[in-house]
Amino acid sequence: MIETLGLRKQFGAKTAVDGLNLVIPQGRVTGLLGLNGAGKTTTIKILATLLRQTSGTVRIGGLDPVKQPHAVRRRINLIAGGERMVYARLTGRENLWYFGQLYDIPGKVLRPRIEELLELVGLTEAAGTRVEQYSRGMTQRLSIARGLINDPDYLLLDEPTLGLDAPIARDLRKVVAELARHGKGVLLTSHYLAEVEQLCEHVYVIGDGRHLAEGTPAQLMAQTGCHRTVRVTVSGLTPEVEAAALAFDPAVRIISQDVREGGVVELSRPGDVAGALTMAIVGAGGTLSGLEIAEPSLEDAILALNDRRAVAMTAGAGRQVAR
Ligand SMILES: Nc1ncnc2c1ncn2[C@@H]1O[C@H](COP(=O)(O)OP(=O)(O)OP(=O)(O)O)[C@@H](O)[C@H]1O
Repeated sequence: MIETLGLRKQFGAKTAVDGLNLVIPQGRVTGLLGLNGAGKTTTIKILATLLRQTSGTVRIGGLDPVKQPHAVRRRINLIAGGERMVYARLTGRENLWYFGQLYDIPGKVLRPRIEELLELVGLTEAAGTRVEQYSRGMTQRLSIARGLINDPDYLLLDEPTLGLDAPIARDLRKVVAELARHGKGVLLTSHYLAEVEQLCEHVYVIGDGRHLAEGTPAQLMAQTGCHRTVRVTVSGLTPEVEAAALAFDPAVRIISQDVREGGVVELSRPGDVAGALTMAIVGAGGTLSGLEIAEPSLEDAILALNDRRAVAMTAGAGRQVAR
């Protein structure tokens, strides 16, 4: 696993990262979220050995990036969505060969690995085409393959789907989920919070370089009072069905009840209650004619966490003045 303890990074008077304790295990996608300037990229750069921390410790599979940077670089890789990290004049396959050479991977290991990676990111057919002729999505997929060329245990993804069209981003997310299933440890930062919610089992939220909260996306939304609203339309909402819905959760609201059009049963709760609520309704003899789920926004949760921090700081400052 990757582990940081009391990680701090100072740029002159500016503290970009301020005492972060992170754990990024293999086999899952861990999210790192925060508003602009929160310290995400700085943290990732430290883990990637591109920056040295001011204080605190980092261990990557037990290795110290400051003392053993070469060994660490063999076990990690970084993909930053905003940067072009492949060569336009080379073909996809040539790019992967070039980056493989940088890692001193022997040809007989590298050749089949390149073909596997091209297959994984769906570029086998375009492997012999120069990257300048690739679409943005293809280039990004090639960047993912490049990030895997050294078969890293950990992949650091900084905004990997930045600027990509929705279907391409969706394909990339599938690749990322697949990588975690195959045992890679992935650290992901993204402004697309639906992506984080979909991929990350554990999320750290930071603000001004400091830890604000952590947990599953659902736990974070619950902590900040964000709810998911489930609206089930039931044709012929009988008193039995209504009673079953209310017995399922007293917070259930019966919005409308019309014998012909049916009734709407609504429940706002943190977490996913849609399946259990519909089962309770069907179990009582109700027939579903519609299901709508209004997702809470992880963005709201992050903003709320930042607001709380701002309020706490103001209160702290107030106390200091009062003393
Ligand atoms: N090389 C540097 N010199 C001075 N300050 C820096 C440097 N790099 C980052 N910072 C500052 O450190 C803070 C954290 O920056 P960082 O890029 O890590 O944030 P971020 O969370 O990745 O933001 P974004 O979402 O905008 O990419 C910011 O205030 C930034 O201005």
